[in-house]
Amino acid sequence: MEIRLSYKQRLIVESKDGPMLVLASAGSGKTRVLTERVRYLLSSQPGTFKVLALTFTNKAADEMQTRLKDVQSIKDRAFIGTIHKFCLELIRSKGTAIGIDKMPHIFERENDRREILLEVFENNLSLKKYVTGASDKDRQKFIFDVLNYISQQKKNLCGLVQTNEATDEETMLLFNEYNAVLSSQNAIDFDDVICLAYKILVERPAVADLYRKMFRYVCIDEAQDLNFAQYELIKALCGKQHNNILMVGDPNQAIYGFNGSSKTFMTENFVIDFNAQIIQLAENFRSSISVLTAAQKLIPNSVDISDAVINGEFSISECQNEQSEAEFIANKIKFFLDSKKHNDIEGDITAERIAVLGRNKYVFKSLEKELGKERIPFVYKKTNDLSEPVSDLLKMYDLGIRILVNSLDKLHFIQLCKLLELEKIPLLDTNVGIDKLYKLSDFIISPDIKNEYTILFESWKVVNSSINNFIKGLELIEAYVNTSPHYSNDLIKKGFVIQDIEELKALWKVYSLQTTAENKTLSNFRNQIALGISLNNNKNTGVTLGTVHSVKGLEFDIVFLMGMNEGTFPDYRAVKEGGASLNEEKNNAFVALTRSKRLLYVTYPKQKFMPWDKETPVNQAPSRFLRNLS
Ligand SMILES: Nc1ncnc2c1ncn2[C@@H]1O[C@H](COP(=O)(O)OP(=O)(O)OP(=O)(O)O)[C@@H](O)[C@H]1O
Repeated sequence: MEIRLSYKQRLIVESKDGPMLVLASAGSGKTRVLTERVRYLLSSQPGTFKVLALTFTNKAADEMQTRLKDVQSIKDRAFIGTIHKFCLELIRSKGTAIGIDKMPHIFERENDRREILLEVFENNLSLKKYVTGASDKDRQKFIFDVLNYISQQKKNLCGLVQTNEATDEETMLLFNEYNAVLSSQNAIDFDDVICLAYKILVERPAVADLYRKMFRYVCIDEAQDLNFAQYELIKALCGKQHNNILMVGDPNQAIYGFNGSSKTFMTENFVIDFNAQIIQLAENFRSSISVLTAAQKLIPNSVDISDAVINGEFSISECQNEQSEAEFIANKIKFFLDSKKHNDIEGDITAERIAVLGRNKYVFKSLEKELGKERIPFVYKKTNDLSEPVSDLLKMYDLGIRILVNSLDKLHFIQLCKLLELEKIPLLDTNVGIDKLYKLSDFIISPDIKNEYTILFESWKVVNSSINNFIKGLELIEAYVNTSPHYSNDLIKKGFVIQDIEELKALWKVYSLQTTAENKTLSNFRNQIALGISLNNNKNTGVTLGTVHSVKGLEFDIVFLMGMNEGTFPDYRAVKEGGASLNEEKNNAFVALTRSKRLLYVTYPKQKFMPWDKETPVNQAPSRFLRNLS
């Protein structure tokens, strides 16, 4: 359907050069405005300049790319992607400027970071005392806290910008050693991606200058979720000369405080540092009067109801316990799917037009069973697009790929040896990935594992000979699994392997479409997987079940928000902390409510059974936010 931009939207889309902040409420067309701005810039102005459009998620970037695919040479003239993806690209093409001769590999998994840190404690006498003697639980908690600390330091660009914070010697040692272990394996973690790109831009003004000239316009979506490092990166990119920056965001949808994000980078720093003009976008194009009234009650002055015309529905229902809450929702969904019609909804109601949201994934437990009983299809919306194989065979394959592209990767080499059930980690006299993988085969004892390894090695070999053989390599494994009696006797196991292969093929397809032939490398592909590639395969598969964070930016005709109890929503940690954390919970609830286009149903159980006692129900207080809503 062709949508005409409103007067105000058009004003932004067609605005002249200069810095601009669009403060826009939920459903006011932020994403649409940003997309149309890119289209307008590229089609109305001559020249070879490019547009940099930064989004917060891969999904948002995909959506934007899809909407702009009719724009001529869009791929050459616009970079549309997440900030991390942009930074990775910058490191890849200009890393040599700061001495990065070999593209580092991202260790994206929490578990990998934990192992790196354990190695630091193990090999460092002055630090070892912190993990020896502690109970397993305390050690886990300690490691978790240290990893969070390291991540936080990187988000504050520790070592790259001056701070007043005094750090004691041992903490500094820990931080440096953790980075040293990563570096010895030619690896970086997720936070380093921003840090390294920032380093290039501030230490090599010529590179920054080149990028400023290349990207004449910078557009940033969901700017309320920027953190310090990301904002500083944008500042470093733009310098003093470049001020064609458009930031679009909604302060009431700031929900990534745990990630160091703060709306003030958008509402205050950007406005002061760049002297940005502020434009408000309030008209709501998404939701019914009932939905907007609820959102307005939760956060006054957050949305504009004046132009809404469709009534819609909003209700709060108290249920006896989680089971009756699940039954209530499943029955209502069944009713909608059977009747297919509602006066306020155009066309037939299908499962894909319905979502059930919760603060965390545990609230859906009873509902899953009820939906199953009613044969209502549903799909979980994932928070991120990180892909991780489920089957051991593809886990081994992925580890081999990591070694192939980065022979210094000791961490994943050890993990591969463990999966191969080797008693000792062999010392191999080669530093070439494919040779390492070849020689490893000699150490495998189990004949079954050796068999599988032979196939995996064949696959690595074909991929190693040419990146264009990637699918061919996977087909070798597929053929083996389809003919091996071992797998035909264990169909569940076979199913996992086939699913993993399908997923890898799909990832490859998306990567191939998004990447030019000269940039296509196995190493780059692996790094893109680490940053998350959106597969868009959750479409048309049923009712969406999702946490609030996973549905940001999405919309559904009918939304259920379940589990609205104190301690669940708002989350118990935020209740304890109060202040900004509690305020962010309110933003979370606001995001949840405003996902609904027409009908909105909020539910909560009066009682719950705790996981450790299924006999005695415990009374639950309704969420404090419901007091605003009723
Ligand atoms: N000018 C317009 N006329 C009609 N519909 C519009 C217009 N602009 C946007 N819309 C529609 O309004 C809905 C919300 O738009 P969009 O998703 O861009 O808003 P948003 O501000 O990014 O929302 P949120 O921040 O809540 O995710 C979409 O269905 C979009 O197609």
